[in-house]
Amino acid sequence: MCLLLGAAGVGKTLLVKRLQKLSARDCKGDLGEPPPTRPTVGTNLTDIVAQRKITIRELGGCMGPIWSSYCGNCHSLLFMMDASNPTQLSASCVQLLGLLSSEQLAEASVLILFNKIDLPCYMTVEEIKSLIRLPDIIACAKQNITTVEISAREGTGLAKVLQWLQDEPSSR
Ligand SMILES: Nc1nc2c(ncn2[C@@H]2O[C@H](COP(=O)(O)OP(=O)(O)OP(=O)(O)O)[C@@H](O)[C@H]2O)c(=O)[nH]1
Ligand SMILES: [Mg+2]
Repeated sequence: MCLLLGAAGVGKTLLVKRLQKLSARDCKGDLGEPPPTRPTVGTNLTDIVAQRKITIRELGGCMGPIWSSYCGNCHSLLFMMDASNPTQLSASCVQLLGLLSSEQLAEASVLILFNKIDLPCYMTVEEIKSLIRLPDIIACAKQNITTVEISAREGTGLAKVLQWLQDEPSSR
């Protein structure tokens, strides 16, 4: 089981829908128009079947205060940030630090997704890294942390996310 967390509206539900489409046999790489999404109130379980089945549990951003109660049997974590929203970044960083220091996620592999890079105002990963001091966070964390820039809307970087999930045995 892989946990997908991040603040409200960062694009978690769209990502899951896009990954599901991308991994479908008849996709041929054309994702088409982005499907509509609604804010997730509660939790959203999705199976992605590619080379093997991967179950992703998205928790709505509005569930932030109780995310930790779902960390129990999760061994991989997708944490999403909105690269086009600098005002949300510090709050997201605090949430990320909380998760990384949780005992339950000490063994987890972590992929940090910087989403919405299709928007003209997006911050590059280098800008975000220096703003939230990501190299320090990664150096101090117990987990193995990888980062990727994506656009769930346009499909940019999604093949890398799928590959990470495939290569990550604990997301089973
Ligand atoms: N431009 C752009 N918009 C995006 C992208 N990803 C998601 N969105 C839009 O952002 C809005 C929120 O997306 P959701 O996937 O519902 O966000 P969420 O993280 O699931 O939100 P909660 O369920 O409330 O926690 C929707 O209008 C999406 O179409 C992206 O990469 N680029
Ligand atoms: Mg959602």
